[in-house]
Amino acid sequence: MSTIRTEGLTCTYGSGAAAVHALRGVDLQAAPGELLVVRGRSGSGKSTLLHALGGLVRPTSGTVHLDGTDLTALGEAELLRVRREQIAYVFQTFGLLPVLSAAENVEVPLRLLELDPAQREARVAAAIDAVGLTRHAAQRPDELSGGQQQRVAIARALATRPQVLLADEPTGQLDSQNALSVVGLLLELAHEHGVTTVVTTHDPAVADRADRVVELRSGVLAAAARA
Ligand SMILES: Nc1ncnc2c1ncn2[C@@H]1O[C@H](COP(=O)(O)OP(=O)(O)OP(=O)(O)O)[C@@H](O)[C@H]1O
Repeated sequence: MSTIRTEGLTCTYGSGAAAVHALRGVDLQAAPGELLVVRGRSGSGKSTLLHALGGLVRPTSGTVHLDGTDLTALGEAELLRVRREQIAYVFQTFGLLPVLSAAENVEVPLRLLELDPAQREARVAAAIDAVGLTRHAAQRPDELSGGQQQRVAIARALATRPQVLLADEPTGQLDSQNALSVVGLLLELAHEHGVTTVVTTHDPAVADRADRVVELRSGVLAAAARA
């Protein structure tokens, strides 16, 4: 159960006249078991924020704390360990390996953790079950619908038992019914497993399902878009 918190998070790409100020002094906190939605137009800085939260982008200034650890102060090796063990991602494009079955895809990140084969198998089965795909475990991504593929990606993220789940436009490629179903699943999993979940979207219907919504405008965090 972890809290993720940013203070004065600033990310600038490039320098001089070509500088792009993607994030400008963002103060944000997400609590254990909470699904926080970050809304914003294209280019408002949502992906940059998610990448900074996950330690994929080093901010220009400001801090990102995962509980007591400042990710921005860690060396590369230590940051990689935190990312592997505590943070998981879900992407708009699912990111599944086409030649592997759903279950094999879920197993991939577990190979980087120190687990024996029986533990890995149990975790894969539990994660596939949690997203309601047990009957489809042996199918490859191209044999599954878009909504099912995103469920596999969510199972893959969950199987590592992360403290924090970061989902970048996870419903961007889905029709509205599948989008609501996937965000409903993320909400249920956040509440049930106490995972701190941050989701970016520009879809108001997805944002409506969240525990809390904040909005980015040109890299600045605006007041909550709704209560
Ligand atoms: N690697 C990069 N180098 C230079 N500029 C970048 C880079 N990544 C993002 N930007 C710029 O930073 C700003 C914020 O981009 P970001 O991708 O974070 O926004 P976004 O809200 O996620 O957009 P979208 O919804 O289109 O994905 C944009 O102006 C973008 O062009």
